[in-house]
Amino acid sequence: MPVVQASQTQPVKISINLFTIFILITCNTSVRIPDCYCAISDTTMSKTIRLGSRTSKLAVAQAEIVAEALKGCFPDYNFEIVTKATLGDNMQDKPLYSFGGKSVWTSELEELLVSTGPQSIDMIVHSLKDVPTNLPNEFKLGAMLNRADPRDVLVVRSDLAYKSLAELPPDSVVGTSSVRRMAQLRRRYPGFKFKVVRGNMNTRLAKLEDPEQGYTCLILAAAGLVRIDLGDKITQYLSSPDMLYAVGQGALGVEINKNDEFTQSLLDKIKDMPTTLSCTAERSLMRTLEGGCSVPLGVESTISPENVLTIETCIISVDGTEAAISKLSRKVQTEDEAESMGKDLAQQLLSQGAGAILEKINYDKLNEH
Ligand SMILES: NCc1[nH]cc(CCC(=O)O)c1CC(=O)O
Repeated sequence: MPVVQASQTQPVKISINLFTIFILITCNTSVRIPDCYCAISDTTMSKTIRLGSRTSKLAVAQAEIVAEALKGCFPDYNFEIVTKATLGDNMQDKPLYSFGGKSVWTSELEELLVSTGPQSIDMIVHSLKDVPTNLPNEFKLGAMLNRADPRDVLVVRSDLAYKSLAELPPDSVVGTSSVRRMAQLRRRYPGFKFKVVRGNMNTRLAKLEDPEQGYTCLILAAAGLVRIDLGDKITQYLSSPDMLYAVGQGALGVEINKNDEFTQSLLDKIKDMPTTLSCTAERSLMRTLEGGCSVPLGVESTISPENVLTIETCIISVDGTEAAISKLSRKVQTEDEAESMGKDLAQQLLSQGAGAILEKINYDKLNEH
């Protein structure tokens, strides 16, 4: 589907056939629509809602998921995707931790959210993982939805036959820029070497395949690969105890102006409750531990049909030698209860020694710059 760049103003409309709308109405929690139902229609005079997105293929795919879900619930409105690059997209040669936890994926799009000009947008679709736990005061998360497989995956260079982390030679070169991923791998595979790799998914995969770069494998998010139809690159799905994923990984987060009740009322129809409860608890856990600095926190969450939420969490020292690990299971019915569960789990993790590990990480960060 064509997409409008923030500097242009050609509208893109999504129309969805009646069969799809029927499916959406009959299964009121499911909002996934195959791409083939998405088409461009001629202009109409009805109200247009504008969704902001970063420019990458993954970001646009995610914005389309939200636009199509909204179109399914509100067929009389037009939905248009507006793209804009962010600092994180433009500064691809630096590892992300060198930005000091700033909102590298959100600020430029937030400017469009407050703008009243022709470029203005009504909402921003993010990978929830990239949304800071504390948003600027004038914005809020209007919805969390569509958590796909949240796990990290191993992608081995295609000319190598290794099928799992355990099969990799001890001195393999792992491409990742994530402290969370590095620390967890060092703990269980102390011989691995690490090399920073930045850029969008396609760029990273191209670097992996270039022998000059010397990577054996990458660690990436399953959801990102699957959403851009590169799921066939996955060598192994990772899980506890090898690798816990990032807070919010695999889910979408939609940011809006705090006072925008109209857009909120649209999003209330498509938000996903199990995703909202799990990710609210995960984000509350992270917010409690952060104190202004980003933390390399791993989580693994499941939520039962009866809303029993179980979260395992870990924080590992950067060298992989120290670990604080904790797990909590509790029935949660509301977002407030999920918030409290996250706070309680943070206290539990601190009592397992997370405080000392975090202090060391923050001390090292200060001395790096
Ligand atoms: N940090 C970048 C980023 N932000 C969201 C995703 C993938 C999609 C997701 O995790 O929801 C990725 C790539 C990755 O971590 O491999």
